[in-house]
Amino acid sequence: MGRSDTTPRAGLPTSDLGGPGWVPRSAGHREEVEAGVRWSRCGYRSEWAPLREVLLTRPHDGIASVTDPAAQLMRAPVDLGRMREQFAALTETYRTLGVRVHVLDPPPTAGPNIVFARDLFLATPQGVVLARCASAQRAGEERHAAAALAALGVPLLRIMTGTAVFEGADALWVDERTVLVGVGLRTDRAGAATVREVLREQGVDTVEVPVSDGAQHLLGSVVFVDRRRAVVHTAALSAPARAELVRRDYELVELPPDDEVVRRRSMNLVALGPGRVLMPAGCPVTRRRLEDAGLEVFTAEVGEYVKAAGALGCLTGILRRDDSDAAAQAG
Ligand SMILES: NC(=[NH2+])NCCC[C@H](N)C(=O)O
Repeated sequence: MGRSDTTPRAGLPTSDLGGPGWVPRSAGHREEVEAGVRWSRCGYRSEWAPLREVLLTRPHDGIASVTDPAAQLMRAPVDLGRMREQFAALTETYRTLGVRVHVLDPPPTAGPNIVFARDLFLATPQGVVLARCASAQRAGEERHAAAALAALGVPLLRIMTGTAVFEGADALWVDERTVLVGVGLRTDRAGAATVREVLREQGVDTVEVPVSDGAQHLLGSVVFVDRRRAVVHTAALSAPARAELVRRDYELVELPPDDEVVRRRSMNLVALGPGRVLMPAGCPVTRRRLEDAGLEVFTAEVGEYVKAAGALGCLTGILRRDDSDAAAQAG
């Protein structure tokens, strides 16, 4: 038998020392994630390209023991049994709509707001930026998201340090090269700066805009539903944020602050693909407005989440969408 060329030979370094048999890692991080081999594919570069993978939190037992909703940033007591039913139904709805659902299964000691997975990370095409939640009530939720994301094989690109705070619902792609970062109660300048660094490494610009007092996050004031089309909470969109949309020729579907928008969180929706949205059920006025604007509307029951002060957009952690260029070509 002849020797294989990895067999050590006198005078030559062995493979572990870079000799015959050593194989250098040739691909870079981005290619490895995009290939989905060493890491799982993740991220998105638009808020409206076809939705492929999401992370939802299974409501845990601890939610039942919330006695003072306001002390947990909630509006009313949550019925855990019903929230679980809504979670199960939503999981099924996403599946029928072609979206793969991954589940974050936190321990009952995690805060109750961990059901709002959107706030816990931003998924970029090279991995996630973990949130660092701004309130004491939500502090540390991001750790459970980190564990779930790591188990999925998604690279954890950045963890906020120091006193920086950032919540995922404050970062939204406004065009192919730019992410708007809402700065306010949930994300501060330091948090925004960390997001900026990560995205800059990927050749993406960020623009900071203030989040007005009437919104928890930027997502509460604007939801992108197609290339150059967004639904806005007229009373809650800050003037600088509006200016960024106008500057880019956005067509805006304006929602006045009626009962559905303010109390039922009717615009807390998720774009399933260009011009297709999944919105909270039981909001006929908003639904009509969206349909009149030419959007295709699906609904899901999320009343228990609304009591916890969020809805579909907040509870859906966006893990992966198709590339928007590919989506544009297909459409
Ligand atoms: N992205 C969102 N708007 N999430 C809703 C979060 C609701 C939660 N009670 C909180 O105040 O943090």
